[in-house]
Amino acid sequence: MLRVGNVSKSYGKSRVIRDLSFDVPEGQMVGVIGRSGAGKSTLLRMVNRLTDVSGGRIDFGGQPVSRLKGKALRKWRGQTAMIFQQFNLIPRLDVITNVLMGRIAHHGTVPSMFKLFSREEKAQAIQALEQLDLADKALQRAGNLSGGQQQRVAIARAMMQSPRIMLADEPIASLDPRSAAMVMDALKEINQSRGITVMCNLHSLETARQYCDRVIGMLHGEKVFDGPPSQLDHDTVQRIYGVNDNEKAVDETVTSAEVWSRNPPSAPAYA
Ligand SMILES: Nc1ncnc2c1ncn2[C@@H]1O[C@H](COP(=O)(O)OP(=O)(O)OP(=O)(O)O)[C@@H](O)[C@H]1O
Repeated sequence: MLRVGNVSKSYGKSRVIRDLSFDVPEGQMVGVIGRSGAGKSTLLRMVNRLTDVSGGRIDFGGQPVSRLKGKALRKWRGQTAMIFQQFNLIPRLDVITNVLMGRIAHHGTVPSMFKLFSREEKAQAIQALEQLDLADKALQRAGNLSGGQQQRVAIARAMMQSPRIMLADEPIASLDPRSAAMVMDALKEINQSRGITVMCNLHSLETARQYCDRVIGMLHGEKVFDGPPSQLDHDTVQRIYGVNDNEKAVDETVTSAEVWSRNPPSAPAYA
């Protein structure tokens, strides 16, 4: 269970997350939605400790995540797999070596070359690529793959971490619809077959409805919705995206960018 308890976050004098609380049971797939600047990335970054909370606490399985230090913190980071919009592969290396990089946190030292990974790890990497329908690309240079293929390589690398939670920050924002569907299918498959908790920041409400068991809606750093996608009615959606009645209705396929371009958020959200 992931427990976010009364968490706040400030950058300087600007408070970007305020009094945020929710629990995520193990194995749930949660979509986090909200307009640009709502605090979605900050939330994921606090969970994997790329950034620290300013107040409140985050726990996972009884472990005080937001207070971990040193070795325990490194171990936690190894157990949280992060998927980014821009894939973050090493383009000049081949696909299988990129996937094996997911094991680095499990080695005491950096096994800089392919040879230093064990036979079992290599077999596991091939298996992950097979699951993502990429086994035939194993020896290709990662940088030569399409965006959707690169994101699936990033997911295979994440699987190699044997993570306890997957945190995906707008994983499909730069992909065409077909590639986006393949990436979301892969995340859902991992969530269901391995029971790994997935938290996914999504740009498109339509995708959140389609793939997530639960949706958390954020507005100006506060949780304004938390429930199953079926409860996301018109008024709730308008509220999450901060749209006034006299503005045009929300486009569910490109929601955060669409709303942002029409009506950019005032920054900072809170002083
Ligand atoms: N390192 C930082 N320093 C200062 N302010 C920051 C920093 N990171 C984020 N912010 C601010 O915090 C607020 C929340 O940003 P965050 O990236 O979490 O929003 P988001 O909902 O993920 O937006 P997007 O959908 O555009 O990625 C924004 O006002 C942003 O400008």
